[in-house]
Amino acid sequence: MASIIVALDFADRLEALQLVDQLDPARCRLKVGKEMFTRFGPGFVQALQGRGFEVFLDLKFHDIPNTAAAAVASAAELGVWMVNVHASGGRRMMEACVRELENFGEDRPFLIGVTVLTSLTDSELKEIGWEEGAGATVNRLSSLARESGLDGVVCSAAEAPSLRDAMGADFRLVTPGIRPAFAAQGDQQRVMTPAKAVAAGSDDLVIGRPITRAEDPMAALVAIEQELSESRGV
Ligand SMILES: O=C(O)c1cc(=O)[nH]c(=O)n1[C@@H]1O[C@H](COP(=O)(O)O)[C@@H](O)[C@H]1O
Repeated sequence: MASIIVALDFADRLEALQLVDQLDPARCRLKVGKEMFTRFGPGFVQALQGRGFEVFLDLKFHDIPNTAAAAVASAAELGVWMVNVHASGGRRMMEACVRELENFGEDRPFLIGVTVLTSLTDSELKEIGWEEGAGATVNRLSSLARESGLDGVVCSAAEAPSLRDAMGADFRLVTPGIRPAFAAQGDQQRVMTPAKAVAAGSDDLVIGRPITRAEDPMAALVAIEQELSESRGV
């Protein structure tokens, strides 16, 4: 069964922890991104780990190889479950990160590459000089990430079927931009429902506001789990 990663994007630490305390660490993982890490630092990650949650540290590192590798090592020292870098940082940057993580043996976090952000449309990609459009760019960056030794990529679920075919079963596909029927699309562009995302080949569903802003977050999580079980015919 695909795992659910709840994206914590809160300006207030207490509000985030009140939400977290309604969730069950046996049923989801948590993602800490730039906003919360910048405000509250490693201590916040440790507070989540102390509550039994595995943490995806989503800082999307993108820098020269030496700096990116040192940042990834710092994440590994923090004991996170998963960390990510922009695949567009290039082969040498990704290889340097993979080498650095080898020092952590079996305990190393999963290293995932960000391909094309799910908020970007093809016309916006053209503006930044990525003329091929989302699908082809995601395929190209995913191949580069796999060749560089990464464990998988972040992509939209729309791109998952062709990636699953091209990259094989072992390559992890982490998909944000998930919108259950009951939730608003917000600023996301390339969205899909949880069941369709799993059918498309997604391993990990990153879901933020549809759970964190729900009146009853645990009920929203259960509704999503139910949708997933029903779609598997369980
Ligand atoms: O790396 C990510 O997690 C990520 C990549 C991407 O392409 N799109 C994307 O939305 N995300 C993250 O996934 C989460 C989605 O949150 P919601 O839109 O609230 O479900 C946010 O924390 C984003 O930072």
